Amino acid sequence: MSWAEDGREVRIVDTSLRDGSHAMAHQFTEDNVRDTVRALDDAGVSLIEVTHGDGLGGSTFNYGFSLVDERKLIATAVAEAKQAKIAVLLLPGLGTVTDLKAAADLGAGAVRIATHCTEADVSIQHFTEARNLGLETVGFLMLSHMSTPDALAKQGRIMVDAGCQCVYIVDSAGALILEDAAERVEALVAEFGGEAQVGYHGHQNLSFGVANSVLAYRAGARQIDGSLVALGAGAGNSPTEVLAAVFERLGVRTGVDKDVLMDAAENVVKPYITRLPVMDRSSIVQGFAGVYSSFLLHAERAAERYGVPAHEILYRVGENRYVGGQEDMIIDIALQLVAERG
Ligand SMILES: C[C@H](O)CC(=O)C(=O)O
Ligand SMILES: [Mn+2]
Repeated sequence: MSWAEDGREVRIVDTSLRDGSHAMAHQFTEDNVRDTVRALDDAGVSLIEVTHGDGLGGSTFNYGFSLVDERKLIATAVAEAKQAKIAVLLLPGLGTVTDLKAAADLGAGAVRIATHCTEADVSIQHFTEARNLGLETVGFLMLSHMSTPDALAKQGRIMVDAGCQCVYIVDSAGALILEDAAERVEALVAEFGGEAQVGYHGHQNLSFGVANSVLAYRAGARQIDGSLVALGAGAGNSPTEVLAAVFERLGVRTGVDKDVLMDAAENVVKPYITRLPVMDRSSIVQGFAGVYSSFLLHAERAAERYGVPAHEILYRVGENRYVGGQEDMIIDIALQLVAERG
């Protein structure tokens, strides 16, 4: 039975083991993955994402090396899940079709293909291959705050025509506030009609992850991302356990058990988190200035190495409108700040 046929009005998708990889500096162990998947699966979560934070092939010098090969982590997740499907993330150019085939061979059942919000055309080949492999397909329009609702709808159309079954508005910077999120979702829903679903992925940098998710649902989104204990880049994602509680209070059926999720957050995930996601100065600046959340740790490292404040680096990243893949420019900015200070 597909998730949409089992009475759920909205599907809560958990990305603790993928977006959370950023916050964990990609140091997940097999035990972390096994324990988290077991808890999410028991809670009724039907789609669990497991990959390096930057997707398949992300374990590199530029993005940060994984402690454990992600293929091993994907296999561990697949072996542990009884009812949930395991999803992988793929950024075309970083992850390849070969990586995708390997993930499918390991038992992954879905792929979420992510592009910058104006570059959906680079995902066409990957959606075609994913459908050939029989995978469920999802598209991510990253840094959606950088584009208008109409332009996003056109980019989403490219993904749907390529075989994508659900396109997400991805608030990578945690910069969208209320109607910013709702209007973007509405534009995609109007564009797709019944052809494809719309999803919403929030970050908590300005504390709007959950509120935006509710508005996204009301605007027609049917898949909503969360992470246990908000474990994710920047100030983290919308906490899965809070999403479950809020939707239950609103009388929206999610098919997940909020109490099992709260237990998982408290007793499974929190104990292994090395750096709790928090709305501190740097992550608030990310939301305010529209900076890719996964730049946070890169900026903190550059700040320490070059002796300049991380939030100043991040303000400058926002001014320059850098996007995912431009992590190296963080060092450039740190050096500029050093030079300016004489
Ligand atoms: C690769 C990014 O971390 C994808 C994502 O979760 C986002 O843009 O937000
Ligand atoms: Mn994210």
